[in-house]
Amino acid sequence: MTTGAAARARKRSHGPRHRQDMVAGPDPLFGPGLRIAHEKDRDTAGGGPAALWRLPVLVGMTARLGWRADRWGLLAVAAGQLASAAATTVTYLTTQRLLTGMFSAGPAGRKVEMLTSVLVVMVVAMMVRGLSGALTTGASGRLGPRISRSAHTALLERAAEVELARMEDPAFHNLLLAAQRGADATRRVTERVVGLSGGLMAIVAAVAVLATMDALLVPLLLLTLVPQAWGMARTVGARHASITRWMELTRQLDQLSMLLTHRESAEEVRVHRMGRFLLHHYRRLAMHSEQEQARLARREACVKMIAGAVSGAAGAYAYGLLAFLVATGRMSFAVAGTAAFAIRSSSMSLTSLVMQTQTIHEDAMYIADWRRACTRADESAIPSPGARLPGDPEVISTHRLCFTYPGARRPALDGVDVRVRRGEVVAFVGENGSGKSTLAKLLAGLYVPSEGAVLWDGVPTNLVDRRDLFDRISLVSQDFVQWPFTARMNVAVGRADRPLDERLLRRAAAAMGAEPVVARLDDGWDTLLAREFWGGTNLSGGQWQRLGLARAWYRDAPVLVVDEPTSALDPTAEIEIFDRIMELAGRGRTVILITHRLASVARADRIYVLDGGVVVEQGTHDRLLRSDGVYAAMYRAQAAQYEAAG
Ligand SMILES: Nc1ncnc2c1ncn2[C@@H]1O[C@H](COP(=O)(O)OP(=O)(O)OP(=O)(O)O)[C@@H](O)[C@H]1O
Repeated sequence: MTTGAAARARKRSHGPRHRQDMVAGPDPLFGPGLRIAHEKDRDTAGGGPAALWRLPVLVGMTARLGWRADRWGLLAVAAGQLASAAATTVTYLTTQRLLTGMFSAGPAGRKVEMLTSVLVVMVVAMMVRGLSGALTTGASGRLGPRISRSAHTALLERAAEVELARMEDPAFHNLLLAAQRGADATRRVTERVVGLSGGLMAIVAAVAVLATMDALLVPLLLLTLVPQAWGMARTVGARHASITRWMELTRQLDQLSMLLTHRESAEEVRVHRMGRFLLHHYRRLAMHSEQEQARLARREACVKMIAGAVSGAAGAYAYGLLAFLVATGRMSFAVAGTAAFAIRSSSMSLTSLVMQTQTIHEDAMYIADWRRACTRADESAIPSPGARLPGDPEVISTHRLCFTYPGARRPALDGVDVRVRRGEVVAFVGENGSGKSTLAKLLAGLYVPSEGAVLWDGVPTNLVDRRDLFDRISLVSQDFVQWPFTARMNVAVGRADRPLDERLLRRAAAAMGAEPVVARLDDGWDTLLAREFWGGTNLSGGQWQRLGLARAWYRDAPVLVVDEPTSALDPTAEIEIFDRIMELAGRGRTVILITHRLASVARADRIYVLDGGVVVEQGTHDRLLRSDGVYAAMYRAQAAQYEAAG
């Protein structure tokens, strides 16, 4: 490849030179550099006239959304627009009649009579235009929010059903962010499409009237339209492509501003003097964004200048031609006057139309992202329906289970075989990163195996109806959610699909030691546990953990998966909670327990010891101690700590 060809190829694949510089090398904070999204599809591909042709498709998409959200509202808007266009056409025609009447020969009485009747028609047409404008405004004010709500709901509904593995994909997160903008944009697009179709109909009316007067006048009008449309298509496509490419940067900037402003990070930001450090990086990343904005602005200015100059020249030519036709007697003054009026007013409509189109086009591209995100979410949705489970599981087992996280180079689990029977407490122990939580999530059907199988009574979890499976699971993960709701809701969300059961709620709280926590809250169960909202408060780590456990208890499912359930509890509470968990197994529940507190594991029916994603030992506590392997070494190390302290 020649040097010139190589440079052109580089420019095509990465954009301008300075943009390449921005992404060179690993980023000190975010590692593998500012990843720019290279993914393009026909909806988001760059600018150019092609962008204009996609516009009707994108507007059609919004109209379909409108039809689903509020068909009567959509019909009212369409009726208002049609009435307005008809009134505009009548205004142009009456203008011509008015001018013809004014400059025609004949008795003054007849002229006044004719002009009066024309004026009456004109006033009626203007009134119809005003009324239909009001109808359109009212109807679109109702339609827009409904469309936006239905777009947001459709997206959120799908996002909540996507496979957990998909949620680990940064490209999907970028798309979700763009899609949320798209869902917001549906409202703006609706309002602007209303304005746009009004302007468009005014132009169509002008074209129709000009065509009836002289076919030569139509190309004159189109001459002023083409350059502006070209300019619009170029700038909008480039802007959207840039925003899409830099979405990762936008998310990183959002992340930094969140770290600077959120309560969770506030302590470390102050004690470790992180404020300046984070701000420095915020400025550094924001500068990339500013450079990109400036580049876009320069490009837009150039395009606007060219489009404005060509459009101005076309307008001058049109008016000049009209003057020439009148002067040479080839066109009457009345026709030329009406034509000038139609060109002038439709050119004004056109200018606002171009501006509307520009913003609609930009928004419509986000709506295309919204559609794409919905499609992607559908593609990676947890499959449903699937094989029904025969009932509450008797045996949950794995067969040569392997699992690799998306994008990871090494498997987190590599050929694992475990078995959990109903009424048993089975514990997973091992070093940090040995694969315990991953195994628990696979048993709970949150991930599907890369190889091998997880079987619930012999049915593989990737074939089972996972909603049916989730219904039978109660999960307390290491990073369980501290819902920013009331204390009551924080427990009741364990069974959000059923009406609140106050008695069960109180039993759950008593079982998991949450009662004294709630008793100390100002408003008891009604206390809001979110410091960031008015009237809210916060709990200690251990208090939160008691509520999280109460939530799992309240869920009342046959399989309980608890991952480090007592890490923040005081020693007395810890013993109490483990007793309760053991009791659950006695009542026919299956308990899968992950903990580093080996004293608590001693009572488990079976212990699996994991190391590097492989089960290296298994058996009861006594048997594992006798075999003097990894477990025995870990247990003795913990016991020695207490003995040394004693
Ligand atoms: N969401 C993820 N994406 C990619 N890799 C992950 C993810 N979660 C865990 N891993 C990796 O998988 C391996 C097993 O992690 P896992 O959380 O199962 O370990 P663990 O035994 O539960 O550790 P700990 O005792 O620290 O809780 C680790 O190497 C970890 O880095």
